[in-house]
Amino acid sequence: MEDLHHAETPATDIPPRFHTGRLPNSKSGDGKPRLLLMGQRRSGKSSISSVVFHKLAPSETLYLETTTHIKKESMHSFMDFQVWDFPGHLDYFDPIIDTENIFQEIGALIWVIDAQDEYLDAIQRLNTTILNLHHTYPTINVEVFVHKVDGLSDDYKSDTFRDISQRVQDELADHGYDNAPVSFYSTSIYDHSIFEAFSKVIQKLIPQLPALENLLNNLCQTCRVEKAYLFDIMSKIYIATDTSPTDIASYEVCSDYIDTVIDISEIYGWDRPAEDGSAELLETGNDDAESLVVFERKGSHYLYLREINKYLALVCIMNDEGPGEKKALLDYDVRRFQEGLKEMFPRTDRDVPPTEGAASGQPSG
Ligand SMILES: Nc1nc2c(ncn2[C@@H]2O[C@H](COP(=O)(O)OP(=O)(O)OP(=O)(O)O)[C@@H](O)[C@H]2O)c(=O)[nH]1
Repeated sequence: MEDLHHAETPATDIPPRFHTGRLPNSKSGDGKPRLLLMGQRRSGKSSISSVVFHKLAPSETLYLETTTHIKKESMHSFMDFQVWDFPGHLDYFDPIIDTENIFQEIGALIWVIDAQDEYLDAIQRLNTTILNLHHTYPTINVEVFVHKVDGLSDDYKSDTFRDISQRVQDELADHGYDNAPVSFYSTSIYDHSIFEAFSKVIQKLIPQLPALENLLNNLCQTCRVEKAYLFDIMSKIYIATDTSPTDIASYEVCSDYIDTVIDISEIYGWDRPAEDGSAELLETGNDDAESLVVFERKGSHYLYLREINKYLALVCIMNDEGPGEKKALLDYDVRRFQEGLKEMFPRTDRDVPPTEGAASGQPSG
């Protein structure tokens, strides 16, 4: 991840070679989907972006200043995308604002609602935005984060969540927009829910997701893996998992494990050189980082982690005896998985067909 905390515009001139697919509403074709963080003042937009993409400790967000202008950041990871943080007071449909420029490359509109505050105004603004946009940009994913739920009791939390989602859908239906493509997530920066919500938002931008899930399902079946997550290492967003039911507890365990790996790799890690020895950014795939951890009782659950490439790591949860015995089979299947993934996400110059990719700045997937 690039740490461009105060960047006005994405300051990288690295072409978006790693993008996974072209956006349906992309006009300029720079191929970097945008995640727009919108919502009322003090709803928590900058905190979310700082915690998820800059590793800011949640308690430090208390000292964040109000955003006064659109803050654009470029993320360079397994796929390139941008995060635009909007000031809460901005009227997006003011004639002086170039709405086309804002919305044309959009991957997802994330609307943050403070669940601890009075939220009727926020809902009204959200609905006005959706209604204004849906004719011109019908493919926009609207993702509503019912945020700061950490301060609410369990009952109140689910009541608030239900009330907000119901009101949004009802008001849109009253304006003749039935079944609007709006998804809702209960989030807080003080637990893993914000990472889980972001995972789901990002997954919708990956056209190869069904194929990825298939690969993970196969892996789970052949190696009797209970749950497998493919993580973006730096952000701890999981870009895919197998299709068995997901529970937040297993995600938390895997995600904490990624933290440990990051800590260790900060001490012992190294930059992968390109095959021609030039730019460090071209990764060549690496299968050196691996780890197997047994936890709780012996023979109960254990975790298996393998670095898939510079950005991605596979973490599996397994539940049977003899992790050591099965390791050879798992290693073999994970290597196959790694090869499958390389074909799906061509990354090096050698992998990208000559007519696509870096030179044109077009997405390669
Ligand atoms: N309890 C709780 N507080 C949060 C959470 N997320 C953000 N906050 C707090 O909410 C306050 C406002 O957060 P900001 O991130 O500055 O809000 P913003 O939406 O960017 O505000 P503007 O820049 O004015 O548009 C800060 O004091 C944060 O610590 C959360 O999940 N739970």
